[in-house]
Amino acid sequence: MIKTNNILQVEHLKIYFKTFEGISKAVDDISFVLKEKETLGLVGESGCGKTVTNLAIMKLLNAKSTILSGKILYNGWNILQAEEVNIRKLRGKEIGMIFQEPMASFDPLFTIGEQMSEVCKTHLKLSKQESRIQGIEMMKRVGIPEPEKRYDEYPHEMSGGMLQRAMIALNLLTNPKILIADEPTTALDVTVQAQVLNLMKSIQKEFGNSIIFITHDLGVISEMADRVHVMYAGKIVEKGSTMEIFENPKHPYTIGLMKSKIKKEYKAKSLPYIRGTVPNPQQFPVGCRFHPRCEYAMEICRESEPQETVVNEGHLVSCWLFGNRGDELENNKS
Ligand SMILES: Nc1ncnc2c1ncn2[C@@H]1O[C@H](COP(=O)(O)OP(=O)(O)OP(=O)(O)O)[C@@H](O)[C@H]1O
Repeated sequence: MIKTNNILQVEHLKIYFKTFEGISKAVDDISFVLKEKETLGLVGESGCGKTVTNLAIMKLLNAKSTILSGKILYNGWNILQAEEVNIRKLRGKEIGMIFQEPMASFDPLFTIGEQMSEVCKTHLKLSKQESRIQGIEMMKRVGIPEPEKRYDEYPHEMSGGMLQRAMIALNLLTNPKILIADEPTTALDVTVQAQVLNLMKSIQKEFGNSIIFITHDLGVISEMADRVHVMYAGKIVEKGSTMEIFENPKHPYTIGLMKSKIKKEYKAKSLPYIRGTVPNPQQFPVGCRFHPRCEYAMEICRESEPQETVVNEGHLVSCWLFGNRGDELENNKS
């Protein structure tokens, strides 16, 4: 097996928000690594903490209303402790971010070219003319037709798909080691979605960056990710290679997500959704946070939090069933 290095290490990360209703434990002690040149998929229902995890990596959370603890190590350097001046060098240059809404990611008052030029000036110290050459070249590489003309257009003059390509081009100008893609295709129509996903795959091959890919869409995850982490209520409940997670899911929540995906593909009338909803982060249930929705919940699940258990190499699950009632679950999976 080829040994790969970790490019990012998240250790015991907690993200708590101070709200009028009390402390909201959006992310509550998660640890994971991002390896060189891999795509790591973060998947889970809305509100489980995927986006705020990545905002913490970029140090984009409001310091006044957020309580952060743990470590986010990049090149051995803890991002959470870093000075703003160093973080500015990291954002955009070392770590890029592609959001769901490309229109919201660009400033509507400046042309695409002006925004690319700003990145080139800040991070690469290029002149306006050099930036133009680089920008147009990058737009060409991500498949934007007539890049010379597009370079001088405003964001509203481009379609959603083209704008997302432009956002990818803008991010690639500095060749960041890490790209964070937060639901990058959710706002696009299905054909354009597939084109953008293919583009991201080919870019990763060419540029060799690591990608954290956030989505609630398991179909997209199975296409894009090398490894998958399943999040539920501020915790990572299952980790594994994409193949392991899809072929051998263990956590009842992961299995529920899988069942919903399959039924959706077969256009069933009703989705076998997981009963109930994600709990409020101000009042997580005691014990396993999934227990009120879990058909296998036992006494212990209501009392204490399960720890990570190794299923096999690289596959970990946080569920009391393992080493206990796992076989019963196995039989009911199909
Ligand atoms: N600034 C904030 N103040 C208080 N609570 C917040 C804040 N930002 C996010 N949250 C809460 O943190 C939790 C996690 O949110 P997050 O956006 O990370 O979820 P997500 O898994 O990315 O879902 P989605 O797919 O809907 O974006 C949610 O309960 C959300 O309401």
